[in-house]
Amino acid sequence: MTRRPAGYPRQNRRPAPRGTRPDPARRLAYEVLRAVHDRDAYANLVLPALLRERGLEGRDAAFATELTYGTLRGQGTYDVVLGACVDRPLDQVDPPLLDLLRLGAHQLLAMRVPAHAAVSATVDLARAVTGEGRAKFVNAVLRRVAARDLEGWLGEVAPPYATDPAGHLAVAHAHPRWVVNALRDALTAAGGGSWEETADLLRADNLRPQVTLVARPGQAEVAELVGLGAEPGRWSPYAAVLPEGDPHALEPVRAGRAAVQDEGSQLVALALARAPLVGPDARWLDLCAGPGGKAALLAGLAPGADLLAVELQPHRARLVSRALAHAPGRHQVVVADGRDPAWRTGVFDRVLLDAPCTGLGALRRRPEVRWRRRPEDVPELARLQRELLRSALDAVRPGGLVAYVTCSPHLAETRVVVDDVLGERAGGVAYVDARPLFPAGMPDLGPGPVVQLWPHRHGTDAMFLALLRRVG
Ligand SMILES: C[S@@+](CC[C@H](N)C(=O)[O-])C[C@H]1O[C@@H](n2cnc3c(N)ncnc32)[C@H](O)[C@@H]1O
Repeated sequence: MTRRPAGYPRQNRRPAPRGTRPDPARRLAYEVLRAVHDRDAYANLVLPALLRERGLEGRDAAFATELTYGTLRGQGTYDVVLGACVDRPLDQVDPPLLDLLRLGAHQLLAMRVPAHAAVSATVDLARAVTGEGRAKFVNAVLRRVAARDLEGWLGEVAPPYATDPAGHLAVAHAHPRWVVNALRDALTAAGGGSWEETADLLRADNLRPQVTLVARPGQAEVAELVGLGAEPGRWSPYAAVLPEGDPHALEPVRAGRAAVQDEGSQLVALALARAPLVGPDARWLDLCAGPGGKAALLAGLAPGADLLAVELQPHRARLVSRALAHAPGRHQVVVADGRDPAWRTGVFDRVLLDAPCTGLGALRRRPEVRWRRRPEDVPELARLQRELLRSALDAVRPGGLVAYVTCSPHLAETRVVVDDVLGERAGGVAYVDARPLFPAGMPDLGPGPVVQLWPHRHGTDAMFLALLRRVG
């Protein structure tokens, strides 16, 4: 049995005696943070693998998960607080030491861990992973952090909301300032954009997302997932929400008949599949298919059509093949650059371009992305997105449909890309209003013709969809 971490609910809350071995949950969270910061790993991949490897289950696993994700989400806030408690610039603090301080700050400022337990357990961990001298430094800094609660610290270190709302929200809700501004611009284009709504979005980004499953059409039913403890999804007829537990413990998920897939991701694929089309409807293309979530859904929605799934990265193409393994209909996976067609032009009836993007719409599930991305990534991605969109429009037949999708709401990756490429085609491509293709009663879809979904409005990732018809 694993030892329960200090400060964990319903446990012995006495501070760990000096020299005690660090508890396994905190040590695991620390190792995930190191992997994220040292080798650009994704927490949502490393954490479950380490939990399995160490045999951490139940409350210990929940504690390690909250510690890891909470620390990654709150990093921007904690760094500003730590900056006020450390006698040198934070970029001069050794990265492992900084991760220990962030873990301690999260326990002190955002978890119900008593201060003495948060400090002593983090100092134990520091002693084990960095040595006695540095453990003393961690102890001294965390005692300074413990002097105020989060609200007290925000009053001290965040710019005043009245004079610098973006700066205030950036510190209070732990998003880089450039991301706060980009999200606000995108909300404005979607018919909102007050600072209050921006704050709602930032708050929603920091909530633990529900695990949403897709019952892959032709392979599983929502009712089957409901029978296994899930609840029907809010919007997609194929979605089910798992309130607790490991989705991979469910047989339909292990068998690939169901999968983890955000409802927003399901809805954009459904919109493309449902859009009215005149003429043949037999050839579908997914131009950026890896790891295959939308390809598997499309295959199930179009059992009568041939689906060609294209992916640049061989290892991701293998994931697409796995996702499509038991899907109905005819499908083929090819490793290719979507900008360099290995197919005839003008022959596809429906094309999905789910373009590589910053991922700023999926911060609930990948909290570290906000710190990893830089504003200078955006123009480079936007160039690739334009090239792929030109290729998608070349691939579709006259009258056929292209769905341009991103899991980022950043305007430079969404509307600007589409408007620019449409401008080049001088009337050869037209927008289709995508709003009627979303579930009846789904609110706040914006002024159209594109649809931007939002975590705080719809409970989905911030997926963007522009539906286009080739007219010439
Ligand atoms: C947003 S993801 C697609 C997600 C996928 N549609 C799903 O639902 O599972 C974008 C994918 O595009 C791939 N990609 C990037 N550049 C590409 C290119 N030039 N041609 C084809 N695929 C590319 C990436 O490797 C990545 O797997």
